Amino acid sequence: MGKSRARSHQGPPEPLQSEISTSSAALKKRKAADNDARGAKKRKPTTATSTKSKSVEKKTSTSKANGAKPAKPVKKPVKKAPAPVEESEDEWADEDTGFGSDLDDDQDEEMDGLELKDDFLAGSDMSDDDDDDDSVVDSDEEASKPRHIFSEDEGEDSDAAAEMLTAANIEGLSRKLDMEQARLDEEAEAELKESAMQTNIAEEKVMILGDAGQDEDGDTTMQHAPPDITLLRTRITDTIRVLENFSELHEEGRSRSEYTAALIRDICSYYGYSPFMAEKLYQLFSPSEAFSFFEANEKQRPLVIRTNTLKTARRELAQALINRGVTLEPVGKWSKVGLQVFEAPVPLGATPEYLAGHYILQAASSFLPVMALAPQEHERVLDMAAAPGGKTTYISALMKNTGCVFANDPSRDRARGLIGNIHRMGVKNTIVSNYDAREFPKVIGGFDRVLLDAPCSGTGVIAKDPSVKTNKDAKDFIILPELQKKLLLCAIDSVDHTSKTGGYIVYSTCSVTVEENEGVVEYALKKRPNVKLVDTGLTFGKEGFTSFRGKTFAEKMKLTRRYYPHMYNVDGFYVAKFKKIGPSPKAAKKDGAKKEGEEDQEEGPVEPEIEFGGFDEEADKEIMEKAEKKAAKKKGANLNAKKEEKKSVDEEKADVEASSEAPEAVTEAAPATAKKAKKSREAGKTETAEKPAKKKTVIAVGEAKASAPVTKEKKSASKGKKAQMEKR
Ligand SMILES: C[S@@+](CC[C@H](N)C(=O)[O-])C[C@H]1O[C@@H](n2cnc3c(N)ncnc32)[C@H](O)[C@@H]1O
Repeated sequence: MGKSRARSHQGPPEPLQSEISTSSAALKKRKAADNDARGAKKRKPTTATSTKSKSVEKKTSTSKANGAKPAKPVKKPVKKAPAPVEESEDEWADEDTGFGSDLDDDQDEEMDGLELKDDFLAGSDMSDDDDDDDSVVDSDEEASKPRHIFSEDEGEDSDAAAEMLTAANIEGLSRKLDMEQARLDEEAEAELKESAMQTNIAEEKVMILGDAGQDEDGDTTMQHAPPDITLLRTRITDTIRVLENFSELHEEGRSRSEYTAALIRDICSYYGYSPFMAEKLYQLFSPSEAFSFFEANEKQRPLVIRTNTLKTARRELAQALINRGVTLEPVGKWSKVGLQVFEAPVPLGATPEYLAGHYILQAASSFLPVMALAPQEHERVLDMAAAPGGKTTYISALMKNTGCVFANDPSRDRARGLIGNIHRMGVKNTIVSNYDAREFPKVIGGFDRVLLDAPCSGTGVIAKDPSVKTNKDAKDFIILPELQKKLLLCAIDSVDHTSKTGGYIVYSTCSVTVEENEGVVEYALKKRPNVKLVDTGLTFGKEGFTSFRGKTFAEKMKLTRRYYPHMYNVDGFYVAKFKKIGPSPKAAKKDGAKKEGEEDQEEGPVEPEIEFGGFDEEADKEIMEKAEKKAAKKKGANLNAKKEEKKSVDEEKADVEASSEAPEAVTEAAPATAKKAKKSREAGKTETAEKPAKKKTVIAVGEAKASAPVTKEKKSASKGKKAQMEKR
């Protein structure tokens, strides 16, 4: 486990200080406040080079961006996230962000963190009902009010065994932290001395742009290349200081855009972004917040596991892992199933508990869309882009393996991982399919809830996949939103607006760009007036933009939620929740006539009047009855076979007994009965043996009982797909 990850508590990293100072004293203070930077090695300026794209959903990576050292955020009045409602227990008092404090801040806080562990293990109640969340109500009326999905009742009497385990856990962590602290202190001292020697810039007006010349395009250029990385960093913070107090601090004759251009160039050099990506991400924030964001992307997010409540309870899992030397604690009061891992002497992807499906490695932010979806028992849920299944398996766990989850992903390779997770975690209510989700609802529709965790650029997970810094360009932010818009319309059209318990759609991405988030949601609101945005039920997270760089979005966009690594120490994420309030429009006009100002977007399939394969209770009932009869018949055949076999064995026994009286009879009688037994066994086998699987467009997993009538349209729509599947 990477150092920064291991030591990083699930909480907001320290943001940028408003008085950015370059004096050695201030630098010293800054360094003392940031443990993450202390052990870091000096980094070299980087240039934007293209690297091979990695999957944004891959498991945790320990690689650091271009060998970058985790840089030091400068202090600013700490912005706290809104406190989750209904948090009253003392042991969680330092978690007013909902994610806990930063373990790295100082030793005291480390000890606070340890006390949390103690309280958690001694007093938590992690019964099978952990996932019951009565406070989440998906009614229209309540949708407009914030709901308290983070309240959790974990208070119960301590038990001695848990305390002992906790003590062992604390001791191990303390020792390790002490040793690391000493080493970091030593390194910090050395780095401070070096920086003090190099830092010699005035406290007040700083000459950042200096005698900047012009390049051949007429852009202002730095006169000198940064002499070294410390000064480059200093210049970044100084430029931010000027931009945040421009009237007082800017140099005569220099414009804001000159400073901004210089800053973006420095960001590219220091963090290794392409100019396009640096600018795109910079635009989302104020200069100081952008700095915090870029800094946070240099640091791994905390390692989190999600308890599989289908198989165990969180406390049991925690104890089992502590017994293996793992140091951990609950991820925060907002989740009943997450555990943050600080140290693990064993590979977490290979413990007996992992192999038995008691947990899954899952980023904390990835819990959020499922919590917003709030699937209910016995519902029919579609997970449109499901692989590798972190969210699917969470959905099934919340539904307690009831109802039916359609887990779809067009990537066959990724679907393997999905199926693996489904089996490992004991999920039995899921059917895996392999469609391009733009084929829904023609494949099947009429769902109570749909989750669209859309394919995206991954700008929220740069810490995991630094290739995003350089491998995206302008066309990606046209192509991806186009796909996302189509998928979202299909998600909406796949929901049954008359669902008694649901009628909800959750759209999420692990990207922070507006094009992939508010832009997509706004488009869907325009194209589908039969949906409205509702509260996500997530009581933390920044509100979605209602305007951005001259574009205005629906006021209700405030109900959507943005998550940033620098704010909550989670992957960047976006979550929007819709309620479907009426049927989707009938087939869109096919004449291609476009209204003035209408975007040149192809619409996703609309909800044709029951042309798609919606759920049909009656047809389902019939099919289920047939299946049950078949199963009963199979059982009967087995029973008959067993009866036959037993009869043969009894006869054999009788023969043997008889043979003790007449030994010469054995040789004849035994083969005869054995033959009989074999024959009856074979008969049983033949009857119970599985018939060759029929050609299917779905890969059935588990024991989910769901079916859909195959309509003419469905047949033709999926013909090509079927052929593909058959080949496979
Ligand atoms: C962000 S990942 C999903 C992660 C998944 N929800 C989880 O929690 O494990 C996006 C997924 O979208 C899938 N995808 C890409 N294009 C798609 C399409 N046209 N229809 C459906 N899924 C698509 C990708 O294969 C990828 O697995």
